[in-house]
Amino acid sequence: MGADVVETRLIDGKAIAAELRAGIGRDVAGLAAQGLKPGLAVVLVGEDPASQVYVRNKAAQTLEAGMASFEHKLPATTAEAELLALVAALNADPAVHGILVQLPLPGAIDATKVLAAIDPAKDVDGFHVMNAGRLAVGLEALVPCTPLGCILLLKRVLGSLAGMKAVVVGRSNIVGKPAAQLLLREDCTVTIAHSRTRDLAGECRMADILIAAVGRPEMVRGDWIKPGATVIDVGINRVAKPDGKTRLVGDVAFAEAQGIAGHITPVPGGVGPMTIACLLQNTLTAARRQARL
Ligand SMILES: NC(=O)C1=CN([C@@H]2O[C@H](COP(=O)(O)OP(=O)(O)OC[C@H]3O[C@@H](n4cnc5c(N)ncnc54)[C@H](OP(=O)(O)O)[C@@H]3O)[C@@H](O)[C@H]2O)C=CC1
Ligand SMILES: Nc1nc(=O)c2c([nH]1)NC[C@@H]1CN(c3ccc(C(=O)N[C@@H](CCC(=O)O)C(=O)O)cc3)C=[N+]21
Repeated sequence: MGADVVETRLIDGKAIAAELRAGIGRDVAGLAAQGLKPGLAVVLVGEDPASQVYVRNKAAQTLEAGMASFEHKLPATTAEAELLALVAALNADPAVHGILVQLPLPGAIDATKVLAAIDPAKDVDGFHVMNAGRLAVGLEALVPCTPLGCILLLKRVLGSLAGMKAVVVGRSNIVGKPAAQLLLREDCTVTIAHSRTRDLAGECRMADILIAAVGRPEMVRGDWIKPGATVIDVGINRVAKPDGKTRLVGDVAFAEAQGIAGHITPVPGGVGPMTIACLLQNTLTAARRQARL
């Protein structure tokens, strides 16, 4: 075996998320004495089966943490004006401290308009321009849950991230871009790669920290990974198995990464559960700020 062969360690997002939720539950219990019960409203438009699973998981974990959960399921035919009216009602509801409108929205609805209508103080997804801008200029903001979860996992494994070379593959507003902002805030040297990047494999090979948020099953191959690197796989891709059933795979060829990556998140059980834990954390933060605690 070559000198580069390492023992790859799994980053147990599921267990770390459960720990986080337990701590959030304790904080929520403490707030009850002050008469505050954080509330999260989740709005689902249409019947995307994957979204239904996430929404169900979110509601169950919200209740388990001692928070109030408000679920609004609207038909795929809902008019934009109707959705905007619901957002306005949630903005005005003092029992609702966090609002999440599940994406993607049906094509007839302008998602940008809907996200802009959410009160930035209740924008627990961190997708509002106000929060994205505040993050970019280094002000206190509600930070998107998935990238926040990635950073928490990285700090668990690596401690300080300062001076490390980080490569983020993907530049979406919900994962790639905010992930890059957070890595910069942790003093990493950050590269954002995307579909027009020249020599993507070569860019990835330079990364001490590699975040894959592409949405292409197992696109990142084992030989794209620098030996010993920490790999965070955000991708959630449902692929067909030979028996006709489906399974989830990430954006990284997990089996090939064994013996090369230093640490890697599995799919499922990696970033996904952290996303929900961070959503609860953001709801708690939003509730405290709204109550001026
Ligand atoms: N675990 C979790 O909690 C979450 C998981 N996800 C998952 O993460 C993945 C990414 O989600 P999201 O950011 O919303 O996806 P988007 O489709 O919005 O963005 C994908 C990004 O990947 C880039 N890309 C696409 N193809 C290639 C390629 N061949 N080479 C290099 N870059 C490429 C695109 O580049 P370009 O901009 O040039 O088109 C784009 O920037 C999905 O699998 C999604 O399901 C998402 C949210 C939460
Ligand atoms: N406004 C909005 N905010 C989001 O945060 C948002 C969204 N829209 N649309 C869809 C994506 C996707 N997403 C996930 C959340 C949890 C898991 C999750 O819990 N995954 C588990 C189980 C996955 C399974 O079994 O299906 C895991 O990876 O272990 C995955 C994906 C949030 N998203």
